[in-house]
Amino acid sequence: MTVPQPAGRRSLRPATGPEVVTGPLPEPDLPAATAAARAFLEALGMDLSAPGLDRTPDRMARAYAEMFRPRPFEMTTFANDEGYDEMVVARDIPFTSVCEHHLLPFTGTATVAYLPGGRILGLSKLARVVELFAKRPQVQERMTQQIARYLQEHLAPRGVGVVLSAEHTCMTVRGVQARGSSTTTSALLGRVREDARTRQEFLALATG
Ligand SMILES: Nc1nc2c(ncn2[C@@H]2O[C@H](COP(=O)(O)OP(=O)(O)OP(=O)(O)O)[C@@H](O)[C@H]2O)c(=O)[nH]1
Ligand SMILES: [Zn+2]
Repeated sequence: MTVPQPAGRRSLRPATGPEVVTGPLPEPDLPAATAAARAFLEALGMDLSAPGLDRTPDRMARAYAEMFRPRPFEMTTFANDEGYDEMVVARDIPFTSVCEHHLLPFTGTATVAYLPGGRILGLSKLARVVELFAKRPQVQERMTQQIARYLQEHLAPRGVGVVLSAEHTCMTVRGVQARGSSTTTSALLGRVREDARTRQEFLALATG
């Protein structure tokens, strides 16, 4: 079977090397974030001179900064010289994101698959792309679609499938307190969406 080349004949490996991908947020201003965390905790009635709490505003600022900063990476692709045309599936990639409504973490796993076209992706990059979209204020549905669309755009595969399953602490440790509940979302593109057999194969792999 002939494997089609990426659409638009756009080179996926420019002469300057693979693209270095970073997150969307600027460098954090940690002193300002620390002062704001101090004011926030004091407004909630906390005595920050108590043992163990004196450095908490600083830790809190750094902890949130870390949750909003994916590690930079290179989106390395290789020519699909052997014409590999079956699905590539990375299962159970762990991630932690932060819900944009409460800024509380949601944690879970991602299963990411693609049907190669003219290029294949360095395997670790599937997990890197998950982290890229996890480390920002999110809703799970958007994160799922962003991962799928990013791969479609940067790899031009024949199809992409993404399934995320996560526990949202904003609905387990507070609010409705539905402990043990989890949420599953999916995004399917190209042949993984349109071809019934491929779709079934992916969903069986992702949820089985
Ligand atoms: N669709 C979607 N909703 C989310 C996600 N993360 C959190 N939420 C929901 O966002 C909603 C925000 O609802 P609000 O009524 O504005 O906030 P709230 O008063 O704190 O709501 P409760 O959590 O019900 O106490 C809640 O229902 C959350 O469960 C997500 O990834 N996707
Ligand atoms: Zn929330």
